Amino acid sequence: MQNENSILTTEHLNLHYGESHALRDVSVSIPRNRVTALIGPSGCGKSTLLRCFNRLNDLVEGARIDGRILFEGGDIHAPDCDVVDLRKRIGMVFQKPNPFPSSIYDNVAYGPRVHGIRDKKRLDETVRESLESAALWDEVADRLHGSAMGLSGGQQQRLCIARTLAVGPEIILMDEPCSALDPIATAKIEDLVNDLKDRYTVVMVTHNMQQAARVSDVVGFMYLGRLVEFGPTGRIFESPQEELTNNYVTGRFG
Ligand SMILES: Nc1ncnc2c1ncn2[C@@H]1O[C@H](COP(=O)(O)OP(=O)(O)OP(=O)(O)O)[C@@H](O)[C@H]1O
Repeated sequence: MQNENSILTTEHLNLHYGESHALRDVSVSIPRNRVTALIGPSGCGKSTLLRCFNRLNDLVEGARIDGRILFEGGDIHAPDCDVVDLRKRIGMVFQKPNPFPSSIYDNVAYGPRVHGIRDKKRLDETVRESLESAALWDEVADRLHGSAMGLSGGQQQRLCIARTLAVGPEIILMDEPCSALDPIATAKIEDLVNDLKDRYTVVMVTHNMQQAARVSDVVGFMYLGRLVEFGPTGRIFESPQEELTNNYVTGRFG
């Protein structure tokens, strides 16, 4: 059930890739303005679940979904759901930073331009605000028209976050956003995620349990396509209710 504090809800969600059953009866409510971390051993379905939230699995041949996903109460698979608008409202940041091979400015301005914004002043403002929100402005303000490919990996990932923010999303999905970054760049992204939750809802897949413990308010533990346990981060790590969760968070498998 969707309650007023949840922004996104799945009901009995199942996903098959051909014969392979990747998500099994997942029912979850993602809380608004919180950071939710999805954890679990490799192949348990974390990225698949994340990709369901903005219908990225539509692009995977052979992927079949049953069950419902409600975003602000509306069914994202309803015939009248505009997928372009859905992906504007639910943005995604990937594991490897993937800036376009163009300028820093054009990377951030890309989304607003696609959505019809042409006014230079408005674009300039959006680019600045998005880079500020992504904690990158101070590092790039003097080279906005330089190539994005000249940035460090951590800067590129913050640029990708700025690019996502530029179209005004409500939810930001992050699929292991720090796995290609060093500890200093990782710490910057974690600080940023903490700041973002004032204005956005964040759902993050992570392999790193310390990271989940540091940045998230809520944790979902997945195993073999099932959501085994979902609850406040402190409870999941300190007193999980399921033995499987306990085994995983105490490092007994995975
Ligand atoms: N495009 C695809 N086609 C077929 N099977 C897929 C596809 N993507 C994922 N799978 C399978 O679905 C299952 C769940 O994969 P998924 O990537 O969601 O897991 P994960 O928990 O995110 O794993 P990891 O932590 O290793 O990234 C795995 O068995 C995987 O092999």
